[in-house]
Amino acid sequence: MKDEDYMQLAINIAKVGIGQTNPNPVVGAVIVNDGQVIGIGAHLKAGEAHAEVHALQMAGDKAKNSTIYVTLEPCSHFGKTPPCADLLIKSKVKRVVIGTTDPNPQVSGKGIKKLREAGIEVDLGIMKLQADELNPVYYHYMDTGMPYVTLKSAISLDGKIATSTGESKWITGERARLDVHMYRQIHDAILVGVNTVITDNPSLTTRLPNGNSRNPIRVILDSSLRTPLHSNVIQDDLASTWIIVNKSVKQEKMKPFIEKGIRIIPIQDDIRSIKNVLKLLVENGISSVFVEGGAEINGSFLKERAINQVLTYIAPKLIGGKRAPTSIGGNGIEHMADVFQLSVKSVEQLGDDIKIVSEPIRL
Ligand SMILES: Nc1c(/N=C/[C@@H](O)[C@H](O)[C@H](O)COP(=O)(O)O)[nH]c(=O)[nH]c1=O
Repeated sequence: MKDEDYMQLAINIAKVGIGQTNPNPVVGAVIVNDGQVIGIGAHLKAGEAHAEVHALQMAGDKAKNSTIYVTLEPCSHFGKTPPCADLLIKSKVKRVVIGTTDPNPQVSGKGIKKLREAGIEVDLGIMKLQADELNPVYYHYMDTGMPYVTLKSAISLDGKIATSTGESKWITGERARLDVHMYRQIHDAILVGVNTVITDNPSLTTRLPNGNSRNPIRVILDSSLRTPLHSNVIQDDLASTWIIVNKSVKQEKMKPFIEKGIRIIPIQDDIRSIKNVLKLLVENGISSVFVEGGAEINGSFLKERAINQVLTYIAPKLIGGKRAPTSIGGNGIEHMADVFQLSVKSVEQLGDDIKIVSEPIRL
């Protein structure tokens, strides 16, 4: 096998950690000696062993004179675990092949320097594009200190999310709705507005057929605490629920929610500012947010352009009606020159529906 093949293997192994390692990146490692794979590893949880550590443990002393393929530059600083660069030197690895460098200023280039100074051959940038594509959440967080935002809509061909009487079950089919749960699984939080809780009484849990689903934290934007106490997100005890409210909400109004184990977070700044909400979430350890609307909430994310990925599921249905809501409310963009421009990353058919993944154009 070529270097690229082993790196592709490391990239595939890295993916097992997606949604589990935040705020750390996912990383994969493969150790090869004499054409034999003798160790593999993935980073599975922040604070636990890095991919290289798992792979080196599996390789044991056969790591001596081996080549390790690692998707991200080995760390060289003492984080929650000792530096991997030191461990690679101690294990007498002969060659290190790296997918991409780490955007973390604490790490970038230092690991490579340490390895080379120890006489280890280092090759850089093998399958760099694919290695970079592993960590959109980590790169965004390193870049901006803010959570990565995925905005999801499920619409009819004419762009509606419900009928004019508010009915929306269902617009998209089983297969598309299941796909949504894969995204819920890998995001730290799912965010909706209180109107969605009132109209849909959603569970916002991850329900995948294989049963062992991981639930995101359910975040409700609800300035005056209008969330009904009998809502699923309050009563079902299936996942954590945080309600972000205005700081003016009275303590006694919060009491019944707090007694149910709901976390009420009064925001000190203006709750209508999505940037303030995202800042509060990242301060509470949230690195990625899955926004499931409704239209008004989506409208505020668009207004502030706080969107990193757009997931659109389109059903071959027509709903019509000028009062039937579309997926993005608010005042919208007035001039085409100010339109929020994206580029389509993928289009696929899921059952009868079409799924489009798009990302903002990097200006
Ligand atoms: N109406 C539809 C959706 N509707 C999305 C939200 O309005 C719902 O409240 C939310 O998905 C319900 O979450 P649950 O209770 O956990 O299932 N979303 C979809 O993908 N297709 C739809 O046809």
